[in-house]
Amino acid sequence: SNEKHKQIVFSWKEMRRFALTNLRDFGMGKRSAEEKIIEECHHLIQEFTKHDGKAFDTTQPLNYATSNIISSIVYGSRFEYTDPQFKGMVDRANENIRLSGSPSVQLYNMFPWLGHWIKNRKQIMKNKDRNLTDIRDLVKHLKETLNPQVRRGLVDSFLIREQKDKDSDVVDSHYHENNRIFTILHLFAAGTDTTAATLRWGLLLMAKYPQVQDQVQEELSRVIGSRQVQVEDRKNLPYTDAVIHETQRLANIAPMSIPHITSRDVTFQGYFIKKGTAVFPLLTSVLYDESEWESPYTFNPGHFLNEHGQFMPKEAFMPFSAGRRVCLGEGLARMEVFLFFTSLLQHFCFTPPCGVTEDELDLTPAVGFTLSPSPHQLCAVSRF
Ligand code: HEM
Repeated sequence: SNEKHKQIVFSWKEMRRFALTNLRDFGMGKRSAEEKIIEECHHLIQEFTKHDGKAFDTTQPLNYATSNIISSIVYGSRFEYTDPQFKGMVDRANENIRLSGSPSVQLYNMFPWLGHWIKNRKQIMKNKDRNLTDIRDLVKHLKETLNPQVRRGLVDSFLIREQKDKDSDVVDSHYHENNRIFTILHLFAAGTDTTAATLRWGLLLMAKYPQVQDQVQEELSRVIGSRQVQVEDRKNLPYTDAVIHETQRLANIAPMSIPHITSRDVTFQGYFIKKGTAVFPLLTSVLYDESEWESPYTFNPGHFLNEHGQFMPKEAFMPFSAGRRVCLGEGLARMEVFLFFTSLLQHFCFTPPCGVTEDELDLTPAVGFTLSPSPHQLCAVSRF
């Protein structure tokens, strides 16, 4: 009904505003997010070092590292990579993103009455329910130890606001258990796989194009040396910045962004779109636009460099989409991708496994709601 639709839109607006404020307070406020990511870089480097230059799948450590950033903003602390509850939550969220892109679930999205027979859908619901149980468990612990004077993260803010609205008898407050749990679930899901998949593409591309990797490492050695990279350094690393942008452009991890429904009749560029129509913004059409990019289908960091080797931003670079629903974590994600990527390349040289040539490294994406690299292994050879 119209009334129900209005309520959902209203709730989304309030939750988006709340999430943005808290991302700023507990992470986006540049310094503290930077500190959290730098601390996580050390854990990730330790994890990669354990493989002693032998081939391994980078998926789990990268997922755990990126998940720890959003976790420390939401819950107020990070998890060990060996923590079974944390591993379970991240692995299930990751599996759900993969299953959501499977043909059977796409079919279900078009014909929802098929739901009962779709095995992948059942698995998605099972994973979601397990993750909700884990979230409730973590929130219960935070509730028991809550001190309104010392907010540890977004959950504490939510609980305090919830209590305040209850005490003041606010009617139809948006701050209730359901919105609390789903805000956490969505931030966790949106903030983990996307950033980790981008980093996996980055490392795979470095192994496939060693001459590009050499140039990034040459720039890092010349400008930074062995000290920790900081966000401030980005402007002095034009080649590295171009490589990161080109990775995001080519990786195109959210090719159809997220579908939206028109809230009223609109006429867009001469086309009439009826209220209630599902609209898929095709980010691929911009990221691979032949009139915008010299060689849209190849990995070419030159797309973001001018003739003097300076970084050149491009309007058609929109992996985070645009407009009122633009990715809420864009600032955080950009910081994470930059700091994780540069720290890893300072410490390791990425190569294909023994017996696999660079040409044989496959850039075909795996099917999923987001586009990740197909399963593969890489060697992280220490540079020291
Ligand atoms: C490289 C990493 C990332 C990419 C490429 C990415 C991309 C996107 C895209 C394309 C959308 C859809 C925008 C639309 O509906 O038009 C989106 C939405 C969203 N993203 Fe990200 N994202 C990334 C990382 C993150 C992180 C780290 C967070 C954590 C805070 C996050 C949180 C969200 C949320 C909450 C939404 C939904 C916003 C809304 O519907 O109002 N994302 N993202």
